[in-house]
Amino acid sequence: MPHTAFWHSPLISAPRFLRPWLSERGSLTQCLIAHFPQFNVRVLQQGWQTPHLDERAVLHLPRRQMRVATREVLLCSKEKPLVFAHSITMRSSLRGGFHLFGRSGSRPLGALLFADPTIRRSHLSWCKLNRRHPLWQKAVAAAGPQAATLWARRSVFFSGNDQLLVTEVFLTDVFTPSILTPAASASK
Ligand SMILES: C=C(O[C@@H]1C=C(C(=O)O)C=C[C@H]1O)C(=O)O
Repeated sequence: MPHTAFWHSPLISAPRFLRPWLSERGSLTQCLIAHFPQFNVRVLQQGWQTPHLDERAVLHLPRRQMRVATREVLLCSKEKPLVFAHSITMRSSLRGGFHLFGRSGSRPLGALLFADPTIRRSHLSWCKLNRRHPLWQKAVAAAGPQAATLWARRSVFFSGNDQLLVTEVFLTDVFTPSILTPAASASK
């Protein structure tokens, strides 16, 4: 039975030290750069995948839409993975508002998204992923063993009628109480 997740967890249920990171509406990339040395993006996959069960409704994917453009990366400090990010969009968006999605390379997607004032962002949703969720499994496969549950957030970026769903999984042993909260930043 494919696993879905409950993306309506209240922020208050997340660990206190993680809440500012989960709720930051500015660029997560910029927050990571401000708090960790030698930030870099390790591209894991840029291609086509079948959307997860709990993604189909968010992008209103038609039942026949079996593949979406997908980008999966690790946001790292030096060699240390910080965040596993998974972004998907429909094929039609690649010819429209997210035509640069497939050409971001090792540049953080946020550099493109937050540079365009016409791109808007939805509210943030949060979820405590457990080991059955495909994103937990991908994060562990890419970044090594993690806690049995990982906190993730997701939101939709809008460019005209095109939508890009961005999900970020925070890797546990990096975000500890000793890490300062993200600097205040302009909201989208
Ligand atoms: C949306 C942003 O871009 C970040 C970079 C990503 C990438 O390079 O694929 C994906 C998600 C984000 O963590 C951001 O910086 O907030």
